[in-house]
Parts: sequence; structure tokens; C-alpha cells
Amino acid sequence: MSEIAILTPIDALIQVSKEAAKKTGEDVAIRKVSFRNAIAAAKEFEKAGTEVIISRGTLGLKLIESDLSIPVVQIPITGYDLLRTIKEAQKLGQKIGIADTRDVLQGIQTIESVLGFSIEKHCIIVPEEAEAAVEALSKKEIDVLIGKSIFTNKVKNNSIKTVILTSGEESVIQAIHEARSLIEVRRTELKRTKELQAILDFIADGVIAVDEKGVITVCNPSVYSILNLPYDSVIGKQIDDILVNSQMKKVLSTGKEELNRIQDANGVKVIANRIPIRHEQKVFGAVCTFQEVHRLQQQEQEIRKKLLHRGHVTKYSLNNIVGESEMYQKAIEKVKKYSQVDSTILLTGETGVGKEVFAHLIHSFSKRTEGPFVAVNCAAIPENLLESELFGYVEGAFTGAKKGGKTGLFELAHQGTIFLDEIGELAESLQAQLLRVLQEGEVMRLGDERVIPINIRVIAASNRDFEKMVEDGSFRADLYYRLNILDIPIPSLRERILDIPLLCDFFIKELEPGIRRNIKGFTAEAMKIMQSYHWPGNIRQLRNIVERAMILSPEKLIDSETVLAAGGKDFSKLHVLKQHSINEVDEETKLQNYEKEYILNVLKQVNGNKTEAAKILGIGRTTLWRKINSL
Ligand SMILES: Nc1ncnc2c1ncn2[C@@H]1O[C@H](COP(=O)(O)OP(=O)(O)OP(=O)(O)O)[C@@H](O)[C@H]1O
Repeated sequence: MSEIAILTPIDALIQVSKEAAKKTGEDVAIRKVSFRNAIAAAKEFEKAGTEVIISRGTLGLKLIESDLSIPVVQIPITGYDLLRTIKEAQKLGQKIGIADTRDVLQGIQTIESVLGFSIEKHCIIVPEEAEAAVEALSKKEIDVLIGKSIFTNKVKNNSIKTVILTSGEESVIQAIHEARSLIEVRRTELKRTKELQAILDFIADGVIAVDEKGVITVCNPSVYSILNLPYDSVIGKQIDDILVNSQMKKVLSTGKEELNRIQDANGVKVIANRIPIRHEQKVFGAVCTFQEVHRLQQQEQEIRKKLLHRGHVTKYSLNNIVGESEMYQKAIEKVKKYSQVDSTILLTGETGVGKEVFAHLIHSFSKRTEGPFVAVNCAAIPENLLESELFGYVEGAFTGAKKGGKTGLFELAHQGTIFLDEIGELAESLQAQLLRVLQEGEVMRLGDERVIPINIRVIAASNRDFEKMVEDGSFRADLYYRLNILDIPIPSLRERILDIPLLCDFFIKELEPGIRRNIKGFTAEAMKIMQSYHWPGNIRQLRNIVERAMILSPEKLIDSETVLAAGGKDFSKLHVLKQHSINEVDEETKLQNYEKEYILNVLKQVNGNKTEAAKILGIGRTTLWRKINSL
């Protein structure tokens, strides 16, 4: 189908159009139509794919005003057409009259001055004035009437000759060129509209635009899904009928943008941006983009998880923790029960008993398991740094603050669990801040005034005696009660010596690939030694000694000599014990005495350096401090 079609009732123009089309090289469909069937014919062309209709005169106007959705180009009456027609009229008579619209008559005025004679002119505005125009010109005793067919048809006086004013080849060529440029412009526009449509269809944000009266003109699919509206149901409607409290009318009247506003949109919490659309200082519409807060939080969570996939996920499950003793199993039962609720948990127990392992377990059993697990050792980070680590900061909050600021660990734990190890070491000022986080469920970055709501579960752990700390005022009582909603005391290894063989087997298997020694286990005597030690460093210390014994052992079975060598200074007193037969001595007193002697020995060796001593003993500095105090 031709992209351009010329429709006209004038035979002469059909012929001219054929010649013109040939000269332009365009494939143009040319059809003779009557006034009555012109619109139907144009629609047929439109349906078949024609992109522009060309016509002229009153028929052209009729097509322009019709409901065709493709453009109509008018063939102009050029000065050349006028000149040609006047020359023809001169051959028929002396006094020439013309009836036409103002623009055509203006062209006549220029020609009159060139030709040196005047023409009677009658200006009309609508075709219905044709008859009156002809009558008025007749009264002026003209010999020839120049005009379009609607005028010449109306001449009743036989003495007046007529010449139809029509467009020549040049004018038709001009119209064909115009039609071609229109096609190109429309195609570019269409491409742009399609691109824009694809963007609007694809983006997850809801986009809604209104005109200056608040009538919805654009609405993308996300709007329907976020607001739960039937598809395609809002275009042409008033924004306030669709979105309660849309605030769009306010933006239209003030011309001021509104950014990052959290609001309720038909029951859905969204974060919205609204901006006015301006042209030459005049607001003629507004656009609103919005996102679902819930979705935003989910995405944020995903990003956080991806950025932090190392270190902020749980490492332990029930498969890699060992313990069959009744006490230990009771603690595990508590883990399973408490993990189902969101209340704060306090884990207590000596260093190395597995408090962090328990925290991981609680997280993985809880409904937060897909969220982050953030572990913070409050004793390992200096007090002045801990605040900014926990709460984060905004750019410029203090000298040395990173560009762009920093997300705090509380924020990073959003939708997950934060494990605050060694909570007993938390400075007083931070104790107050932590209490606020627990009570309000929100944090504020250093240097910022904005409050960030967070949804976290707090697990705290300590090997300190909280009741004593609360009593002597070094730990806030209110914070202690807040943390201690649910408590899980984890038994020391000393209290579950029956688990020692199991743990030894477990560590042998775990360490084997790294050490590359085929170790089968411990001799009975060696195991007895392991079970008679008081294990101040608990499971962590046991693991270290098993590793050392595996390396030192000349045989597949680790014997007592190897165990004592692996235990080194830790086990030196046990050597004596072994000679006495371990079962004869009262276990408790025996262990306490050994521990005392042992600690003093180590301290002596390192000239009283407690950090060094704690390292050798396999216990934390605070545990060592407590033990020295009770010597
Ligand atoms: N039940 C268990 N089975 C196997 N290994 C365990 C178990 N409990 C703890 N461990 C191991 O013991 C070591 C110490 O555990 P963890 O760090 O959880 O102790 P902690 O009580 O948090 O110590 P601290 O008070 O010094 O921070 C880790 O290497 C852990 O893998």
C-alpha cells in the first residue's frame, strides 16, 4: 500500500497529480472522490497503512476536521497557480473577479501590481458563503469569475465566464514533499514514544502523570500492580479519585517539587517523588514516581547481603557442633525454643564455650535466617571507634570520616541478627545508646539528624558476672534487664567431660585434611588425661591441643606422652597427677589448685604481662583478670 494518497474531486488535478508524483519518484495513490464519500475513502487508505492523505480546498478542510488519525496535507494555491489562472481568464474577458479566502486574495494583490490592472475580489471565510459571494461579484459586472469549483458552480448569469482556480504541478510536488517529511517526523516520534513506553513498562517504579487539571494522562503497569488497581482503569480520570491524598494538585498549584515523601497510597506504604512539568514558566502538568517501601527494603537487604556475603552470614549449623551431655542438650533445646521469638537473648559462659556458635545457631533456626548475621566483638574494637562502627556516620561527621559516610553495623543487621560479643566490656556511654536502640528500634548515624528505623534481633554474650557488674555500677541495670529477657547459660567443658571424646573425634576429622595425618584417635590413657584437665579455655583450647597432638603424634593413636607434650605448659602439672592416678584425688580441689599454680607460673614467665599470659593460657584478658582476683 502507498504511504501517500491524493484524494480530489477535480479531474484536472488527478492528471496534474500523476505527473507530479512521477517527478518526485514517490509511490502515491491518486483517487477521484466526491465530497460525500471522501472521508470513507480516506479511512480505507488509513486502514490499509497509508500514512498521509493529500487533498486541497474545502475537501481538504473537511478531511482535516474528520476523525482520521493520520495527518492531511493541503495542496497550496501558489502565486504561480494564480498567475496561470488569471492569464487564462484574460483570454475570456476584461473584467475579472475572484472569490476566495484571505490568504489567496493577498497573493492576488501582489500579482495586480505586477500585471498593472485590478481584479474584483470577494473574501469568504466558510464555504456556505459561496452563493452570496458570486452574487456580489455579479453585481460588479465582471466578465470572468475565477474561483474553486464551489464558486464557479454557483454562477447563474450566462454572460459570466468561469475559470476554476486549481493547483498546478509545482503545488502538488510541494505537497508530496511535505507529506514525505511528515512521514519521517511521525516515524521518529513513534520510535521515541515506543522507547518511552518500553521504559515505562519496564521500570518497577510506579509512574503517573497528570495534566494541569489533575487528569491522569500517563500511567505505567507498575502503578496498577503496586496499588492493586484493575489494569488500564485510570487514564482520563481525576488523580484524586484514584489516589487518596495524592498531593498532585498541590504540586500543580505551588509548582514546587516534593521529594522522598513517605505516604500511604491506598493502604500501601510508598516513597514518592512529585515534580511539576513546566513550559516557559507555566506549569501544565505534574509527574509522580513512587516505590513500595516494603520492596525497597527487600532490595536493600539483597544488596546488603551481596555486598557482605562474607562475614555476615551464619557459619554453624547443628551438623558441626558436638555435645551429647544432658546440660549441653538442654542448652540446645533452649536455642531451638528461643530462636522462634524476637526477644533479646543473653548468652553467658566462660571463654571458648561456644557462645558465638550458639548465636549462629539461634539465627539459623529463626525466621531471620535469610537475613544478615552481624557479629561484633565489643572488646576488640576501641571505644571511640566502636560507636561509629555500630551506628555509622554521614560524610563530614568528623575529621577522617569517609566520603559518602558509612553504614553502621546495626543498619547492616537490618532484618537479621546482631551478635554483640563481650557486651560486658561496653563503655557506659554506649550502654545508654544501645538501650535506646533496643527500646526505640531505630538508629541515628553520627552527624545526622535522620532517624533510621531498623528491625534487628539482638543476641548479647559475655563471660562476666553481670549481677556483680550491675551491683558495682559498671553495667547499667536497665540495659542488663533488657538484654536478659531470655538467657542461655552455656556449660563449661569442665562440666561436660563426657563430651570430650566426642569433641576430640570431631576435631580430628575436621583437622585431618589440613594436617594430612591419618590419626585414628586417642589411647584410653591419653583420653583420661584430656578428661582430667580443667580446660579454662574450653572448646577453643581443646581444639588447639588436639591439633598440636595430631601434628606431634608418631603413631595413628595419640598416646598420653603426646597429649602431655601437646598440652605443654598447660598440662605440666598433669604429669604429676598422672603418676598419682587421677581418680584418687578430689577433682574439684585438684583442678582449682592446679589452675592457681599454673596461672601464677605463666604470669611469672611473662613478667606479669597479662595480655601475653592470657594468650598462653588460651583465655580472654577479662577472664584472666577475674581469676587473678579470686586467687
Ligand atoms: N559444640 C561445639 N562443637 C564443636 N565446636 C565447637 C562447639 N562449640 C564451640 N566450638 C568451637 O570452639 C571455638 C570457640 O567457640 P566460640 O568462639 O563460639 O566461643 P565463645 O564462647 O564465643 O568464646 P569467647 O567468649 O572467647 O568469645 C570455635 O572454634 C568453635 O568452632
